[in-house]
Amino acid sequence: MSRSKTPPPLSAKDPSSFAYPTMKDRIPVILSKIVDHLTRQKGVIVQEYGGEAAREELKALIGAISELRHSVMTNKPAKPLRDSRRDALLWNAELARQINLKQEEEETCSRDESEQSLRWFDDAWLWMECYLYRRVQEASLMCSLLKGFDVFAQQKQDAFKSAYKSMSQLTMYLQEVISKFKGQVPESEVRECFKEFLQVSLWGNKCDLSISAGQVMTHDHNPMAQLSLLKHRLMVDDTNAAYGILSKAAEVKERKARVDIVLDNAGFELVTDLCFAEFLITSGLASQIVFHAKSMPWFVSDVTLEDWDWTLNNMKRMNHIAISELCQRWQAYLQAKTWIVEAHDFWIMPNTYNEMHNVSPDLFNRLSESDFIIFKGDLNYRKLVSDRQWDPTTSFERALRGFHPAPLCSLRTLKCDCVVGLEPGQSQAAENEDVNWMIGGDWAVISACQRRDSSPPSPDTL
Ligand SMILES: O=P(O)(O)OC[C@@]1(O)O[C@H](CO)[C@@H](O)[C@@H]1O
Ligand SMILES: [Mn+2]
Repeated sequence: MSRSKTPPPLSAKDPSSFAYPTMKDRIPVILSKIVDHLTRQKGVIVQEYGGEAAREELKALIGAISELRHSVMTNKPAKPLRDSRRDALLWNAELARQINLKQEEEETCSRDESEQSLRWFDDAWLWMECYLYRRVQEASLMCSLLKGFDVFAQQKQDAFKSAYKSMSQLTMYLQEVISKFKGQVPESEVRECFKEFLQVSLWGNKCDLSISAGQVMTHDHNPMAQLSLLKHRLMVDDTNAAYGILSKAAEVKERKARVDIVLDNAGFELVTDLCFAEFLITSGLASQIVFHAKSMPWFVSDVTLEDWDWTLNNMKRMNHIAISELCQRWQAYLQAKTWIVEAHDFWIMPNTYNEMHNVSPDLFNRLSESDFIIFKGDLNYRKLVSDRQWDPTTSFERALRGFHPAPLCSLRTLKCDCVVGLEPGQSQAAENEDVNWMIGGDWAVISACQRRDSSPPSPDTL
């Protein structure tokens, strides 16, 4: 069977794509919120970061974010990064590579400067959006007192605090499960609990601040009770395949399986991921979990190593028995290396995952040691399937374009207009029920692929 040709990437040049309102409206709002936050917090920041000298830097930081916002809104060309962070050279080489590819595609040898660059509304949405968040970081990296300031920290912390009720219910339930698993548990019950915690982690992905442009979601529901109501919105459900991969690895490796979780958002989603990881250890489905966080603030709410520490420290201080007991348990896991948290720079590059083998072979090899990789969220899904406008009935494996470091699955609520692995007619049925089914975060997929290839993808997968 001939392989379907790889379609073009999503781009804001297509006004019918969610890329367009993202570039036109959502990103300017996200940047305005940063300026508003920095302006409102000026007194606190100046005091905390060194007085009058910080005031000048803060002014420059606000100016840089405002200039970036103007650049997006007036579709200016992408510029090389000016900061000296370790990834800047790789980013600028990647920018040059993309410009060359664009010129080859356009087969123009135009000497016109405007043709020798990438623009917000002309080029690949994924590339430009990653570049946007890296430019936000550049603004703080150009400072000295405010160097590396996390302009999204407040939003992530507010989101965490608003999720107390859901966290309380989820952790109390987890404590009950941990007690139950002290004794013998029938396999059917292991499978049922796996499904429950996997789906709580999946739906925890609805809480992402970049889609809501910073609006914090309310949490007044019991996460477990919600699962049955959400079942209808689960369009691809490879839970059984995922369970099969894991239970087989646990058996073959005599309960010494390693699971990698590529994290997405801080706040409640991180807590659901920690609870899911606890269940994997408690049930014996995994003996080690490697968590992959971001090495800089990313897409508003993605988890940085600082967010990880802040979350555990705040959970430990909560006056809540289940939460504080679990926190102590998790800190012991981190001490014993039962849990490891890492942050490779590849996760903050614009590359799609079929390029990982070439761009960051060390990370590809690290992931190849895993028995099962769980990718959380929409941005990871977009990078897994190269943010292409696939026919929705294209198989998930085809869309991976040769990315098979280990068996993997994606737990994703749909927040952008690319999806694969659907049955014929399924996208139309969803469209009839909810016109925003691809972008609202109310529909989801659990997509698994059990292939493992250590070789780089062959050209025909590209
Ligand atoms: O990875 P998450 O946090 O689930 O979602 C992030 C994201 O999907 O939200 C926006 C929706 O278009 C995009 O800018 C970005 O890809
Ligand atoms: Mn995210």
